[in-house]
Amino acid sequence: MSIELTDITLTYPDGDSRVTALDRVSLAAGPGELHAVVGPSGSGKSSLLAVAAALIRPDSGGVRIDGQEASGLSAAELSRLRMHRVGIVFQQPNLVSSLTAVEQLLAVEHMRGRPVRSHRAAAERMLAAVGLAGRGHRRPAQLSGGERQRVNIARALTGSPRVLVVDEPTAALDHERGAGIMDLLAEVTAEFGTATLVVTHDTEYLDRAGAVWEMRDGRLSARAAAAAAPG
Ligand SMILES: Nc1ncnc2c1ncn2[C@@H]1O[C@H](COP(=O)(O)OP(=O)(O)OP(=O)(O)O)[C@@H](O)[C@H]1O
Repeated sequence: MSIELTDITLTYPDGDSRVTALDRVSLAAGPGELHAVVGPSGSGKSSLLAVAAALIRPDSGGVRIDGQEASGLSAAELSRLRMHRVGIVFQQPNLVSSLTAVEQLLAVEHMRGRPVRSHRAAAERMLAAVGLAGRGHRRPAQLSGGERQRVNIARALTGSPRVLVVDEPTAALDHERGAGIMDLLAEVTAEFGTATLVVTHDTEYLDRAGAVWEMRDGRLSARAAAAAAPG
C-alpha cells in the first residue's frame, strides 16, 4: 500500500477541552487508486488529508507512507519523507506570480536539491502530461483558473510522489473545468501510479473515483463504490 492510515485519532485543543477531528479512522490506498472523500463542513476532511500528508501527527494510530511508518520519525525525517513521497495540491493554486509554469516546477526541484538545468525538459513533459503543452512560458496571470490548477497538479507530481493528496481541487472552477480537473486526477493517478486522496464537495464527479468515503463527525465510512470512469 502507498498510504495506510490505521485507527487514527486526532484532537485539537479547544479552550479547556479538546475537539475530536478524527475518530479511529482507517483507510488504505494502493498505487494507481483514486479515493474520494466527501462529507459536511467541519467533519474532518482536511484533517484527514493533513495526517495522510504527514503534515500533522495524530494523537494515536498508524500512518504508513510507501511502506514507511511515520510515527517514529523525527521532524526532519518526516519532512524528508513528505518531500520525496507526498505531493500536495491545495484548493487555491498557490503559485508564485513571478514564475513561469516551467519555473514553478523547477523551483520545487531546486528545493529538493536537484540540478535545475537537467530538469527543464522533464518539467515541459510533465506540463504536457497535464494538458499544458506549449504553455510552459506563461506566468499564473496568463493562465485560466483551470490551467493554474493543472500547473499545481504538475508541480505536486514533480519528484514522483507515491501519495497525492488533493484538497477541493474543483471548488473555484466552473462545471466544465472542474470535470476536466477530476478527469486529469484520474488519468495521472493511473499514469504515475500514485495513491490519490481527493477531498471534494462536488459529488457529481465521484464516478472518477475507485472508492468513495464519507466523513461524518470525524468518523470515516465507505460510501457505495462508484462506477468506473467512462472510456
Ligand atoms: N487548528 C484547529 N484547532 C482547533 N480545532 C480545529 C482546528 N482545525 C480544525 N478544527 C476542528 O476540527 C474539526 C474538523 O475540521 P476540518 O477542517 O478537518 O473539517 P473539514 O471537513 O475539512 O471542513 P471544511 O469542509 O469546512 O473544510 C472541526 O470541528 C474544526 O472546527
